[in-house]
Amino acid sequence: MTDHTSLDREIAVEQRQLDRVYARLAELRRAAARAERDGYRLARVGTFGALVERDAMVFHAAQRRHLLDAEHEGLVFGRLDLREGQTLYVGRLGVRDENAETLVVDWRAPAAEPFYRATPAAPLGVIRRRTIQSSDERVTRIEDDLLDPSAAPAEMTVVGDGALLASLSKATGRGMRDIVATIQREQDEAIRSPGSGVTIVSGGPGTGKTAVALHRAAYLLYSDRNRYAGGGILVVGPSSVFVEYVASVLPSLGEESATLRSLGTLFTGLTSTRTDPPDVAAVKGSLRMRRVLERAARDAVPDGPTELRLLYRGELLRLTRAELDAIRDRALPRGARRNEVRRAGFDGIFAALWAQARKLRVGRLPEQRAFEDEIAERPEFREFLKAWWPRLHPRHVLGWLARPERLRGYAGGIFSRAEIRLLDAAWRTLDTEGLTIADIALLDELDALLGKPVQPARRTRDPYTLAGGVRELSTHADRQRAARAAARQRPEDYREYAHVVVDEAQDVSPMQWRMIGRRGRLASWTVVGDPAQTAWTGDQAELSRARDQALGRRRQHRFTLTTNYRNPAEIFAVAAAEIRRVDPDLPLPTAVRSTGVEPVRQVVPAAELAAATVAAAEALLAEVPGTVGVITPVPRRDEVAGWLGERGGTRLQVVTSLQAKGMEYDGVVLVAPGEIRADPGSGVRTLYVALSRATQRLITLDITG
Ligand SMILES: Nc1ncnc2c1ncn2[C@@H]1O[C@H](COP(=O)(O)OP(=O)(O)OP(=O)(O)O)[C@@H](O)[C@H]1O
Repeated sequence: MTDHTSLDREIAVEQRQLDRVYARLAELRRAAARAERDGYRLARVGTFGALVERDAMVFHAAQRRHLLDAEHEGLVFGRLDLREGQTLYVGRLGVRDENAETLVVDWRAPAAEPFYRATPAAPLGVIRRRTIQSSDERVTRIEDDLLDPSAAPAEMTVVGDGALLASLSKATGRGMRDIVATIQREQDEAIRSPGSGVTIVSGGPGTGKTAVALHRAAYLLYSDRNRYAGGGILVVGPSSVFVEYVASVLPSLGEESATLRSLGTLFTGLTSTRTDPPDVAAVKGSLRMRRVLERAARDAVPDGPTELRLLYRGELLRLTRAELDAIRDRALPRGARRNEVRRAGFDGIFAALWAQARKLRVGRLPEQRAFEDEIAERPEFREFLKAWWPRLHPRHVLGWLARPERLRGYAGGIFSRAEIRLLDAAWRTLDTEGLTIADIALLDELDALLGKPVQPARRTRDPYTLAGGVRELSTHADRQRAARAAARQRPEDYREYAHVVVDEAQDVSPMQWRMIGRRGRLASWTVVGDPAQTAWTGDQAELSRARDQALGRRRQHRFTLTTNYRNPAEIFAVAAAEIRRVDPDLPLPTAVRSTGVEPVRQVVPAAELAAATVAAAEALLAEVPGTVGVITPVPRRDEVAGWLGERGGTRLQVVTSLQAKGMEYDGVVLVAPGEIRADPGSGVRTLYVALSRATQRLITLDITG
């Protein structure tokens, strides 16, 4: 315990340091604004060199100003008192004074490492670690850890009960918060693991895997900005709800260079948030699907022309369906991409017609080239070619699989009858209900199989273009437009990501690993997940194979996190009992916090479930200051959302047990847990996820009988 005077004194000490830092920041901001203005003035000089210099200057000054603004709040959050008598402040970015002396060290710099790694057993030269909380340039709270008492000078004061527990008891907002001030040693090791190869982080619920993955992305961008900002970092999460939840962490760390995508939005231009039941997802996600899609991608277009009839100089030229199929097969050797070899298909038609015309001894037959030009001019012939070998979008071909007879043809001998029935039932509603998340990976596969349509080369005429493609005249606006266009094109260039982060990796299916793998061929990886939380019920060996293939032979660095920072011990005990049903020996993390409040379990008749859900949600909204999550079995989501209406506003969210992956709420109402558990494949594991989402309170509502 600390008395008030010494606490006030210590806060005043830190306030003086904060004042110095913010005064310096204001100076830097003014300097950046000045540089921006000077940059614009350079424009008047008018030479090309001056223009380039101006653009660079303005860009860097604006970027610097933006960063200073973004990192303003909570800029300084740590202080280390070292054995050699030195004091070091740690913050969201590095700041030096006018004599280039360090005022604040960036949290990602090597000098800041002891802030996260020092422990009483291995103090790393640190006597006292202090965590500083501030709001609006005022110090609000300090928490100390005395790591090396024997080296502490007599006058050193130690205040607070430790920063971690103070931070964990704070209410949860709509989004995940950054944990930069309280990263723990085992987490820090994973965050700063080498940028090359594959970093694999595992650990039970609430151990900070997502937080680690996001802070690692920020760390990599700091440690080698050229490499990672140039190629880009892709962060993949399970659902849109989740991506929304974590989206603010990277900007809060000053990083906007990473691309965040859910599995339902990885294929550019399409979005899905619908989930399939686990048994359907297992079939759609199986590697065998690849062969089914290969067959489809080679097949004739449904309702396309079944023969070609052409009257030429009084003779009927005719290609039958079998002949057309043979031409298509020849033009499409294994591995060829259908959209890219259209020309070869057309050449096959011309050649067959020419051979027939010669065979029929058509009168006054011109040269072959003239013959081809002549029939190519005919509108009906051009219509035929377009209908016979159209440019295909993956969505067209997926639509073919929704036709039962086609599906049976493609999947026969690859999937069992029962599996085909599952697919058939799922895809019957494709047009009315839309794509599911699992379908997106199939579209991406089809995209790789079909290739991009080859567009006829079209020249854009630009009167200012000189030899070598250099423009004679280039304005600032031109260059800005070009830079914006390049930024927009980044997702198209998906094979060039420099680093790929996969969160909730245990739920990525084999087909989804292929989709992500295509984006990380040149990348290093961070893969985080918890096998015990998986909803995947398909073939495990297939899953490992697909994952190994995506990750390649890169060196692997493994880390395991062992502390649950989210759940109070009372709530995690309920979740632990659930997973022990299927995995009695599973090592589980330790929950560090206790609230003294036991979770509530209610059993109600089905007819009273609606009223009980509303009452439970209202009770939690009154009891916790932050968010309340109502978690339901998948088929009940909309019904339950209807019961709750607008209650709680943005503080309340209704999600399915699958959307609850990775999410966190202060209070959780879990509706009909028995129905979630009842799924024979992954029910218990999904329930384990749902039971481990709450930071303060949990109410479960079972149905009688
Ligand atoms: N070092 C830390 N300091 C403060 N809070 C932390 C720390 N590590 C994790 N947390 C908090 O613990 C909670 C759980 O973290 P996170 O969601 O990253 O865990 P997870 O391992 O991804 O969980 P799950 O597997 O259950 O989805 C978050 O609120 C996070 O902010």
